[in-house]
Amino acid sequence: MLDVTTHRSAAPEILEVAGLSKVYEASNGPVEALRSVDLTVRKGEFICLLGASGCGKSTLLRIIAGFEEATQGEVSVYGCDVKGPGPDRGMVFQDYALFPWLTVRDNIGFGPSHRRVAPSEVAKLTDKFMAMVGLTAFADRYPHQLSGGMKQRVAIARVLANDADILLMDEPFGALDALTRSALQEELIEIWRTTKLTVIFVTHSVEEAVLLADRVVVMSSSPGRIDCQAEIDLPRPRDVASAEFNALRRSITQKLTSHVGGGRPVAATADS
Ligand SMILES: Nc1ncnc2c1ncn2[C@@H]1O[C@H](COP(=O)(O)OP(=O)(O)OP(=O)(O)O)[C@@H](O)[C@H]1O
Repeated sequence: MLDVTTHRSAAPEILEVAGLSKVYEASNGPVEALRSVDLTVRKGEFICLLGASGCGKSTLLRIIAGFEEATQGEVSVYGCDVKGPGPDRGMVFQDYALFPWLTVRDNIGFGPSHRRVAPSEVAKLTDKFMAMVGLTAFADRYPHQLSGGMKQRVAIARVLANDADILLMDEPFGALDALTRSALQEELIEIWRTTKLTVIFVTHSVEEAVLLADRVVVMSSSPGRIDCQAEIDLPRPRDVASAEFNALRRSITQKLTSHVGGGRPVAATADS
């Protein structure tokens, strides 16, 4: 089940990470956040990056997003080297990163307006994605008037309205309560099925990874590397109580705990 190197899907590979290393120059010396990371992602795949705190998940995601430069190696999307942020990649952060002075409608429409899309088209796109995330009734509210789950729905709709092909999500549900998180996980899968987006989703939670992913990429720390990958071929919607789900959860948890600090417990969780 683990250490899978072949993919069942025949979808084209649209994102390639090759020989990626990242060293941060910190005040107390260099920090090797990533070493020799190789990863290929197919169109429409849902990938979860899973690993203990500090293993470089966010660094890898930020380099893919173009927010951070690699020390060595390359990221390419549709064969073009990533040299900075681009409209083909949209990022959703744990802390939402909405514009507090804009309403729900204007936050979602910000990207297309900025790209000088015609106002009537911006309105159409905004309406479509507000409806997709269930926020039509809240169009004129400001971020401070929304719950955490609603803010994260706005953040997702904002990326969708930008017409990104690749949705990069950095622990997007980490700050939410269990019920809201579960609702948003279901909504995200529905959005992913509808839009056929490619998703790279960072999480600490083995359960969340097995629930969402087509493929779980397990990272190890110090330096951050890809330790192994697991194809998750469970049918959707997935039943977290099923024997198959739990077998996968156990084997991935064992993998996580076996290599970090010689078996010491890690800050990645087997449940959400
Ligand atoms: N700007 C920075 N300067 C120096 N070191 C950094 C910087 N950003 C990250 N690091 C270090 O790089 C390593 C990887 O960090 P990163 O945030 O990518 O890990 P992570 O797996 O996403 O962690 P978490 O799950 O806790 O968010 C850590 O040791 C971290 O302290």
